[in-house]
Amino acid sequence: MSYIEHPPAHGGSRNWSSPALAGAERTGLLLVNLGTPEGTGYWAIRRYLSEFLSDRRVIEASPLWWQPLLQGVILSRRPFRTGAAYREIWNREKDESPLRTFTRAQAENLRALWPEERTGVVVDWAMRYGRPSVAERLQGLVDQGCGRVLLVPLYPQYSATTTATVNDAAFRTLMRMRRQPAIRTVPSFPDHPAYIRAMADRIRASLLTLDREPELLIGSFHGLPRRYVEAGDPYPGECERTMVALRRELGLGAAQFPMTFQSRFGREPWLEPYTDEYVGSLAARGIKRIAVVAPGFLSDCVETLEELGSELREEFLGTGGTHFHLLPCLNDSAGATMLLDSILREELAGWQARGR
Ligand SMILES: C=CC1=C(C)c2cc3[nH]c(cc4nc(cc5[nH]c(cc1n2)c(C)c5CCC(=O)O)C(CCC(=O)O)=C4C)c(C)c3C=C
Ligand SMILES: [Fe+2]
Ligand SMILES: [Fe+2]
Repeated sequence: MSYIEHPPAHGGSRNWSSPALAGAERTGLLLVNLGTPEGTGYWAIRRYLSEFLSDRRVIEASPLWWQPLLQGVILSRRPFRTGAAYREIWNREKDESPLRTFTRAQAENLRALWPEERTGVVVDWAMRYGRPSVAERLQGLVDQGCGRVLLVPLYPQYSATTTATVNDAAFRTLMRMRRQPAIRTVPSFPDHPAYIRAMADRIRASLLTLDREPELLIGSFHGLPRRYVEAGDPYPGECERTMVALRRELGLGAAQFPMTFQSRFGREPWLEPYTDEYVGSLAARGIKRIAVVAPGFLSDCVETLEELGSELREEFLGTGGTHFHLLPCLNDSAGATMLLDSILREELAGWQARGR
């Protein structure tokens, strides 16, 4: 293994007490979300999907058969469909995906609350797939003199396919550093009071804007192959904890606020009930007005805006539904900032308890 040397940030290779080293008192905070293609064209989407679907945390299959299938059949077809979905929701003003816009906004809002000059905390953000990469931004924090880095995977519910792979990317970067920062990984927060409060407030406020009250509110989470859960992934239990806490906060029962799983990919069985099948059966049961919320996503993205906001809406209205509302994720709301602020306070308190 080669240990990469990084010159001090302000030059002078023999200056052992360079600003980069003297500033190692700073603490970095790295918010990490899933990923984003650089554009909506075939090759940009193909590069993104190739990186994403080559992650062995995401696709648990032998690369001996998976890579030929991925690079051959899947990546010659899927980018057309995925590209069309991204085109529908693309942030044209900034020429980027909404996930990137919101993740950056979350970092900027938190930075405004934690100015570096007064707090010594440097806030940044990265994407697990695509750019800015975890490696690039983690190195950036070290170069700015962060001797400690707090890593925040932006997933309220733990899954090896999301949380663990963010941690993997950070630790892989550390493997190439001679002088590593101390690192602290933030655990999932499926029923953290600040998360539940922010989500419940967001849901209540969104419901108040609707012309007619929905008969049913559905909590749709990203799905996962059942095989991963059988192998020990705790994800569905964490989704359940979120739903129990949200129902309690909103005063709703499971029949009024059921949980479903979306975004199935491939042929094997995933967590059920599937959002599309469940919603497709509602109008026949006399339920014509629904609202859908996606509590597992801190930011709106292709999976909420296109899959729920377009595809699912069409399906529901096409089967006899009359009113479909997709409620927004926390995005760049004050609730999102308060949630991240709570997490930051708790984690820093734990870290500093040793008495720096
Ligand atoms: C086996 C495939 C997949 C697993 C497992 C998986 C788990 C998983 N994903 C998220 C969150 C997001 N996924 C997003 C997009 C997306 N996910 C998959 C496949 C798996 N996800 C694909 C192929 C895609 C790309 C879109 C498509 O082609 O349909 C996104 C959106 C990213 C964006 O830029 O908008 C998010 C967010 C979670 C939380 C999760 C496991 C719990
Ligand atoms: Fe996904
Ligand atoms: Fe999807």
